[in-house]
Amino acid sequence: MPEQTVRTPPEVDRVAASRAAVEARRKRAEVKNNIATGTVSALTVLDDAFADPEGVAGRMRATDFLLSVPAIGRTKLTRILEDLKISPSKRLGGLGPNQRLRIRDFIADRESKNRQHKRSRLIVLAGPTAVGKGTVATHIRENYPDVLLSVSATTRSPRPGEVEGINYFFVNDEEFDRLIENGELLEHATVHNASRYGTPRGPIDEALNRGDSVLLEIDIQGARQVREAMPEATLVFLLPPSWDELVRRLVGRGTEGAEERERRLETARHELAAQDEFDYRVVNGTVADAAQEVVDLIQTRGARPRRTV
Ligand SMILES: Nc1ncnc2c1ncn2[C@@H]1O[C@H](COP(=O)(O)OP(=O)(O)OP(=O)(O)O)[C@@H](O)[C@H]1O
Ligand SMILES: Nc1nc2c(ncn2[C@@H]2O[C@H](COP(=O)(O)O)[C@@H](O)[C@H]2O)c(=O)[nH]1
Repeated sequence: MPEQTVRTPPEVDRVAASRAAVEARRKRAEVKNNIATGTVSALTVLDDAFADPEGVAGRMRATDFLLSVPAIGRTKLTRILEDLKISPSKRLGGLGPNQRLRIRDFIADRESKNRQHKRSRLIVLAGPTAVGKGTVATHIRENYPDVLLSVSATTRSPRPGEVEGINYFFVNDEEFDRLIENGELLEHATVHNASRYGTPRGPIDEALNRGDSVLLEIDIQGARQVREAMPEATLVFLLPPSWDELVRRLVGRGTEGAEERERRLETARHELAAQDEFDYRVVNGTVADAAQEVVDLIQTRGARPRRTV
């Protein structure tokens, strides 16, 4: 009996292909989610991609892969892809030998740093004046209720709208001296050659003992002291997209006169030179992205953005 040839109508082929594409996308989304939640190591995904370029990981775009790695947002992505000399549209399985080496080294380095800081629930956010530390910290306080924002003591006067106990504890010089003498401050410094600022130790110890995560928004001198006192802390340096944008933000805030602005910008030049002392650098392009990157660096048990309606 002659063999019967079954012809598949083109329409059936198209449906099957489209189902296969949907399934492949679902699997890639699952892998991305697993990387983002730490269920699978990004390094393992890379190795899978290189071993099977046509498999689920191999078909994943380098852009999607990198964006699923915690603390890599769109702003950072552009710089990383440039450094790795990888075009955004490239799939992992299609990377050349040198690109594979570079992306693998990059991911291995990040994962090793993460392991070193695995147990850290204390994160220090520092950076030059007007880069947006306060704005990013406020966004975290309002949107990530799992993260406790430390409230500093300061000898400077409240600005309009600032609230005692929310923005700062406003104290006079004598009270500040007393806090230091009683060992109540984890760190303290005179900032911009003007007022004194310090981090109350008690609430931080209590939060860490409870297993909660704490964010300190302080200057660089303070960050260095915290590193000495608590080496397990994660230090994050917030960067402006450019120097001109930093100046624009400082002027736009309108809270300092010309002389004070000059003084702060002079300090900012020195502070920017200290960025390599930090564990991570985050560019404050948009507030929400920068805040998300910072939160991703905190080893929270379940920090999730507050749901908005
Ligand atoms: N991502 C952003 N894009 C545009 N403007 C921003 C961004 N982040 C903050 N700003 C603005 O920049 C100005 C400075 O921000 P902020 O006061 O938070 O800086 P800061 O780093 O806390 O400064 P300082 O160290 O002097 O207290 C504010 O006017 C704020 O609204
Ligand atoms: N070392 C510390 N620095 C602190 C603390 N709290 C705030 N700061 C830093 O001070 C400047 C100026 O703040 P502003 O509110 O007067 O504009 C800013 O860089 C803050 O990060 C602290 O407890 N310790």
